[in-house]
Amino acid sequence: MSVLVRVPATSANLGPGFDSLGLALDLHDEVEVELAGDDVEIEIDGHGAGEVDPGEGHLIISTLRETFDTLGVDQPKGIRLRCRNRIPHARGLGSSSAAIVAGVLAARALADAPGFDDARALELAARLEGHPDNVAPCLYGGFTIAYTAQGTPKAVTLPVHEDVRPVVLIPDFRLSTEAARGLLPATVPHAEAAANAANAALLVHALTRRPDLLMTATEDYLHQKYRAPAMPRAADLVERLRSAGVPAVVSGAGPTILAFSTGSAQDLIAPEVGSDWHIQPLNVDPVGAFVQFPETR
Ligand SMILES: Nc1ncnc2c1ncn2[C@@H]1O[C@H](COP(=O)(O)OP(=O)(O)OP(=O)(O)O)[C@@H](O)[C@H]1O
Ligand SMILES: N[C@@H](CCO)C(=O)O
Repeated sequence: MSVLVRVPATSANLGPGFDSLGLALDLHDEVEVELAGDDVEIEIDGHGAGEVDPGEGHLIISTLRETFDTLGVDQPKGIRLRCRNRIPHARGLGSSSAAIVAGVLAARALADAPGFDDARALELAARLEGHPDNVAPCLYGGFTIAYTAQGTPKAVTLPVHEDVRPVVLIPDFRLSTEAARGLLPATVPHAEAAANAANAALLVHALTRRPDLLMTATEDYLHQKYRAPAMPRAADLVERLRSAGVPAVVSGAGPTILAFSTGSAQDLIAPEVGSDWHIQPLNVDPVGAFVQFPETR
């Protein structure tokens, strides 16, 4: 019995939307999960090959097991994973959320548990990831606002204006989300929190209706400056792009940069970016994760 799950990369925060706003991007991992044999067997094509845990400690395997437990079904003995990984790891493009969403959705499909709906899948994936802003767009696609109601992670999706064209600038160096979160202060000045709240609200309007407001709307006060010492080249490039008129932010916990190439901004990006950054224009993925059984392929 097997299932194929396709999961998108995501860019979280988008500037002032720390731990809340996120965008699904047209760059995908594909994971085939088969319940067979007596052992865990993992084949990886692409990112993470030769690096990630090859057994029970693999993030998709641990997520599958956690989800089977949550669903109250017996643990399978043997699991075969075939991963086609196109999302780079530890770069701020939501690779860990993609792996977690793939594991949760594959386990739900294999256990035939339709009562475990997307809201519950989001809740479990957000708990496993530790924050909801990548798992929400990964699961639902598009532009999402993740929030917490009575302790439960939830999300809404909004349509993105057609002139919003994301471009990611991926460096050759990495930064783990855990390390980047360790740099955040326990408190921030009230005036900066207020300015951040205004920009996060404005950003929702800018992404859905008024892309011309993206420069102001992407200004963040909660995380980027505190993390800059861990990624000085990314921080410097964000500043240069913004000075050149390109709305640019750190993608997720970095060090990838997300730029919005609205209007003429596309032409302004390349001259600011050195050859050690990979420039990749990406469409917004409006669909999010999806699951196929072999007979429907
Ligand atoms: N497809 C995968 N298979 C197995 N492990 C993975 C996979 N994707 C990510 N991981 C694990 O997650 C780590 C990266 O997670 P991390 O949260 O640091 O960064 P990210 O998710 O790529 O970026 P961000 O959270 O900032 O968007 C990898 O080093 C690896 O251990
Ligand atoms: N909101 C998270 C996103 C990580 O992808 C952070 O910035 O730590």
